[in-house]
Amino acid sequence: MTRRQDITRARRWVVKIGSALLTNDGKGLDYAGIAHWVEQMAELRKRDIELVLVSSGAVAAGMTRLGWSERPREIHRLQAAAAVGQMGLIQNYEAEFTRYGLHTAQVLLDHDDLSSRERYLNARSTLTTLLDLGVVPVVNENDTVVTDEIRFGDNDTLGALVANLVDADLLVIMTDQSGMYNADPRSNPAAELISEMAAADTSLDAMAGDGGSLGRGGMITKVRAARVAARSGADTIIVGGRQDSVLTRLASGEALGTYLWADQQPQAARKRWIAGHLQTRGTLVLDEGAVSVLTGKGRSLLPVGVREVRGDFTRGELVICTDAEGREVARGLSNYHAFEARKIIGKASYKIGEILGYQGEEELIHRDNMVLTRRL
Ligand SMILES: Nc1ncnc2c1ncn2[C@@H]1O[C@H](COP(=O)(O)OP(=O)(O)O)[C@@H](O)[C@H]1O
Ligand SMILES: N[C@@H](CCC(=O)OP(=O)(O)O)C(=O)O
Repeated sequence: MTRRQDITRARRWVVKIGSALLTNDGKGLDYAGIAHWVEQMAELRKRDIELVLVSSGAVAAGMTRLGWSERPREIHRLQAAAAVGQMGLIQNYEAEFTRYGLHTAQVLLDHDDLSSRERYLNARSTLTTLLDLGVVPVVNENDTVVTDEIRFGDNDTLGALVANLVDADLLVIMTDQSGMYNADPRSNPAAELISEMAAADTSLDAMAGDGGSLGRGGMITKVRAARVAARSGADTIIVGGRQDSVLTRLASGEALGTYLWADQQPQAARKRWIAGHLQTRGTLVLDEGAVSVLTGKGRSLLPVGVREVRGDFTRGELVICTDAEGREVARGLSNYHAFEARKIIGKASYKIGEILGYQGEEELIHRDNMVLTRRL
């Protein structure tokens, strides 16, 4: 079995549609293209594949709405165009998905959202809840507050960070070329399509070039994105979005585009990522029952099993869990600030709403965000 066949088992995809493709190489939004991609995504939903869409195109759509024929050079005008265009972009996706009875949700993120622990958990719970509800989130960079993406034309990194965030199995980067070639096919007609490689393979860098002119991320951002996606175990496919039924054909196992595989399983990779955070901010002292269900059954940590909270931490920060003798049992990302945790420990989870005035997660640390450091 080749590794590519893993794709047919991928249940959670992040699909990134790049500017070059979406705007027909800078000539306004490609509405027919959007209709066709949405039709395919609706088909994937029917096959029970969960989808997060990361779509560029806000600047292009805004330029059309504002009647600008030339892409402005000033960043603030690009930001303004993105703010105007995001409305049109999202309106279009919503109208198309509605034809198939699917709801969409607009999610605007920036990199800081994903590097701050608290925002990370918030973004993660919003997105995973949307997925549980069967909604297709449509993500773009929040161009009003950050300018990296419109400066460098790179929503690829955002796609990869979203793949990390939702523990996606697969990141599909749709672009204007059929995939990644061993040289830029625009300037090298003899360039050959790469079928598959490990995302970590460093020989990819030279083939991807340096990204070229301002406003075009090019292939190097896609290769880097594949490596970021691989950190949480997601494989990446770089593929030409203009090929007929490209997404559904990929889902059926057809070998299209360039497949860049991750070399670790999603769950293991995520846990390694958590374990790799050196700074711990506090300690939760567990009772015997909690120690035994965590270590023996791999359960989440509920407030009821915690006897004491030490230190000062915020939601999303890494805390150590110990037994009553102070021996470390596990570590993980806390769903609550320390001052909140102090109020809810020893209490049943259904009381959290009454105690804190809002109903947060029922776990103090979810098992997905926890690494066991001692097993029974
Ligand atoms: N090795 C390569 N294989 C394919 N395309 C390449 C390669 N190196 C550079 N490119 C360029 O990357 C472009 C796609 O990147 P970009 O314009 O940033 O797309 P998007 O907007 O979809 O992210 C292609 O049109 C191509 O000219
Ligand atoms: N966020 C911006 C631009 C991002 C962008 O162009 O990225 P990419 O699709 O990787 O070339 C937009 O929606 O127009």
